[in-house]
Amino acid sequence: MTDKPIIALDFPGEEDVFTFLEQYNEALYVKIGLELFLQEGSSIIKKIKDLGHEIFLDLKLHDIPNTVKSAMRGLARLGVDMVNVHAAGGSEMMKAALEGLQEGTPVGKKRPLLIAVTQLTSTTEEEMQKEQKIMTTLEESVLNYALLTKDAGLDGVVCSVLEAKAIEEACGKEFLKVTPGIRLEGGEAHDQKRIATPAVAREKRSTHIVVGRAITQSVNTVESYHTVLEQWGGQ
Ligand SMILES: O=c1ccn([C@@H]2O[C@H](COP(=O)(O)O)[C@@H](O)[C@H]2O)c(=O)[nH]1
Repeated sequence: MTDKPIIALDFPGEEDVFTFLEQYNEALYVKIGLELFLQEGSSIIKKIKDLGHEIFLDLKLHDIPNTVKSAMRGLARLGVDMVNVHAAGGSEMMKAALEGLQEGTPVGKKRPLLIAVTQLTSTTEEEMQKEQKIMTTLEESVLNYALLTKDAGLDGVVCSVLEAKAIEEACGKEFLKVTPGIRLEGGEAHDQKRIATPAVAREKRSTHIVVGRAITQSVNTVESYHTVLEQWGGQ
């Protein structure tokens, strides 16, 4: 388990990001997603790193193996702590992603952790069956992707809290279960379908929680962060 919740910096640009970050007097673990990365490019990574924060770069790559491998080779040089792909890209693609990361990591530096998205936390079982034509339970589909991911040699998966315990049983304690879809008690779900509180995430064996709007759109973001941190049991 990682003690810091990962804050999703889903902001339109760096001005909002630094206004948000300057409220904190502590080192954070933050997530940069497509919105911010496409707007600001890779330069924002160094600026956030220079402030002492850890970074999960959430680009969810999904393409043919050769393309993903080359992209990962480049991402490895950015100095981020964690990156990801979609497990639906398949074993060959995931292995290629890992090779690219290993090749691109500068000598003497730690390779970024590599995890794979199973079923997005905004997906319900009904949608999965109707639209993706996967005729199993959602948990079985997530477990299938988790096992493929583990066999491909990756460090863990993105899943919801609801599947974390089953993944721990199938893939072991060391295998990362990074869980978005986190809400404080009574908080609005927005577009998320498989949600849980930080306390339940801890109980159900998530190793990391990802929290966006419950912190970034709250009235007092620092207070909300500390409420999440306390419920999650971190320091
Ligand atoms: O399955 C997934 C994969 C990634 N995410 C990302 O996590 C955050 C969650 O934001 P909230 O505001 O806390 O809902 C967001 O950046 C997503 O892109 C996810 O939610 N589910």
